[in-house]
Amino acid sequence: MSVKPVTITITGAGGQIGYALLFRIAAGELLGPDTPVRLQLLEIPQGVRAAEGAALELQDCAFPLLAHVDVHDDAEAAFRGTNLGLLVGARPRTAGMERGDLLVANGGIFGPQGEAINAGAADDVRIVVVGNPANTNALIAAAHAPDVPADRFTALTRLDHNRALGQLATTVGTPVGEIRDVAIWGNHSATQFPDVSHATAGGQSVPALLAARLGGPDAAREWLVDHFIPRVAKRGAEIIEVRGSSSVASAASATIDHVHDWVLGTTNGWTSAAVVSDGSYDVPEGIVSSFPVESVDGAWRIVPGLELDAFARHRIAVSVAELEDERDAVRALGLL
Ligand SMILES: NC(=O)c1ccc[n+]([C@@H]2O[C@H](COP(=O)([O-])OP(=O)(O)OC[C@H]3O[C@@H](n4cnc5c(N)ncnc54)[C@H](O)[C@@H]3O)[C@@H](O)[C@H]2O)c1
Ligand SMILES: O=C(O)C[C@H](O)C(=O)O
Repeated sequence: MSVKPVTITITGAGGQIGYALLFRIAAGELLGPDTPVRLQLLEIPQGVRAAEGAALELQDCAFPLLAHVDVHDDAEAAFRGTNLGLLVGARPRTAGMERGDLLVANGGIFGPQGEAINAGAADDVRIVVVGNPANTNALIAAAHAPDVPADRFTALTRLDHNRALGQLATTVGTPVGEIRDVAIWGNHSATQFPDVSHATAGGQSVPALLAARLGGPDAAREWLVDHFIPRVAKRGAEIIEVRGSSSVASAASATIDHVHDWVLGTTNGWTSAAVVSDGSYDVPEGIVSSFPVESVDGAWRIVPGLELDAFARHRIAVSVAELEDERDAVRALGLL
């Protein structure tokens, strides 16, 4: 291998999502078929054996792109020299919980990890937080890494974005690959706003296609408000109810999509990611909120200048208010 391997830290590597991620990363699906990877797996002591087992299986796959695997139970060692941090390690919610209920259980994980990233990660480090509540955990990690530019910290809302594509494809009758410019705004929670007002399918306006399919603009609006938005926003709870535990393979797949597009560029219109707000669309600066984004030259850029109607502005404001409440709660807990 002549190309220098990219170092990737995966926290919670012994858990469910970790297991679904590792083999796809080592197979080249994250960074493409020409980029070797070096994996640094982080677990708590109780999870180390599971991560070690995954490392043995990685070796047994003989992936040509896999340069090396290490297992750590120390965050500083796991983030040393890292180019990409996938912060998955955290407790998942169970039936009846909202993701915000995990703030106390999981918030304490992300300050020390932010400090470890600050201390030893590579200059080009990029972070995606998957562990819930993902937006606020990313806020905590970023706050503990003052030497790392804030735009390197993101949280995963690509799963919500992909869920929206899946629901639209079924209703509009267009393959997912032909749907563009859907957006998820706000928190990775039930208050998020999945927005199709600028979306197209096969080059045609999605709101117009929905109106044609469902019997007019009022019926389309009713479907969006009463079915599509809650179905996407509460899909995590639906998965927990049907499957008995929270999403794994779809979450891993969305994590791969997020990092792939961040590093290699978006190609089919926008996507969605939770990034540190620069004040766009009246989202207070510093909040980690989902926006429609494009990846340009390896950096997320919030899509500028979109027109938002009163309904959209209201829905975004509700989700942003929840993010502000979460920020205030972790501040009160001394985590920020
Ligand atoms: N943002 C999203 O779209 C999304 C989607 C699905 C799941 N999630 C979240 O991802 C997280 C992980 O889910 P899972 O199904 O893999 O859970 P899991 O319980 O199977 O695995 C979590 C792993 O994290 C480890 N861990 C705990 N604290 C750690 C720490 N401080 N450092 C390193 N590792 C640590 C645990 O030992 C465990 O092995 C949960 O918080 C879940 O809610 C987010
Ligand atoms: O909903 C959860 O708790 C897990 C995850 O965030 C999801 O959206 O599936």
